[in-house]
Amino acid sequence: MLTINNLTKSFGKKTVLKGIDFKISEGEIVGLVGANGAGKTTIMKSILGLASYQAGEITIDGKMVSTTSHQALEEVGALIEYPGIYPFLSGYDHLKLFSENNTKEELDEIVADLHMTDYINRKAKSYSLGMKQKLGIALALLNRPRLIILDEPMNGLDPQATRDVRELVLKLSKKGTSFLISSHILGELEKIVDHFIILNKGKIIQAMSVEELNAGHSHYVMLTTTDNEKAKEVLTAAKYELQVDRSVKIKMSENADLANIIQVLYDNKIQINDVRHQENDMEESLLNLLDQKDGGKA
Ligand SMILES: Nc1ncnc2c1ncn2[C@@H]1O[C@H](COP(=O)(O)OP(=O)(O)OP(=O)(O)O)[C@@H](O)[C@H]1O
Repeated sequence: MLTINNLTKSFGKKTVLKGIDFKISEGEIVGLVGANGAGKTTIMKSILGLASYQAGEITIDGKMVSTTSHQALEEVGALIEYPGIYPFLSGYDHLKLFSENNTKEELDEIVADLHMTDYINRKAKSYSLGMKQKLGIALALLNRPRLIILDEPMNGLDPQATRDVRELVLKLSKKGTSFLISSHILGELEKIVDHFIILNKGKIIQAMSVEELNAGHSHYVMLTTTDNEKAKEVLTAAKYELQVDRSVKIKMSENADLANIIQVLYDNKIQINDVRHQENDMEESLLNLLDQKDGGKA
């Protein structure tokens, strides 16, 4: 569907995209994740022919896209930065204005899926930030696009609206629509994307599936004992990896099993009062990854 090869872009002397390569196939949901300024919006604008680039190639279904070549974009929907909204038109007027080939039923389905029915006929000047954002997403879905590009779509959305957007994305992807969705919050995309592209300072530092990212998770056991300080000493002496914590927090690995830990404590006459397990989350995995790739300066 979409192929990006060696995309390179500079603003003056500053190179903000450094040889970006990735592909999105039909029905695939790809998450573009990176800190502020990593280059997410610039990639999306380049795909949409809104930003020029110095080197590389972007093709949609084999057709080139650039600031002067737009034909391939006929089947692409997008929400980039803030949605362009006319205050004196209703939400529904916007949908009718930008729709070229949707039936009334299709428009009503988008409105219902995004739970916009209550206010879709009100003038947009009365909309909250989240309502405008949802209208922007609805506009990106018009004309049955085969690829939809959403830049930080969850910005300003409450938990229910975030869920509505997620469900809608999944529903459309099952019908074959491809998605490129950016976020600076990994967890926001975790529930829907097939692949993550992790961007740092204009470079892809990792491209992987959700399962691969999950595999980088760590598992900790947290013990409360009759003497935590002594427990920390004896476990450190026994070569367990401890984290700084009020409780005795042990990083579990292949050679750290709970039975051995209990034995070490028992031999030292320390009793366990409480045991808890903790997984680190995806955000932490990502930060670990950035640390490894960038010497901690990400
Ligand atoms: N018009 C511009 N002129 C000069 N530099 C720009 C311009 N637009 C973006 N940049 C720079 O390009 C880099 C990438 O910006 P971009 O907006 O793509 O990042 P982003 O990952 O989308 O960040 P955010 O999460 O903050 O939106 C940043 O260093 C930014 O300062």
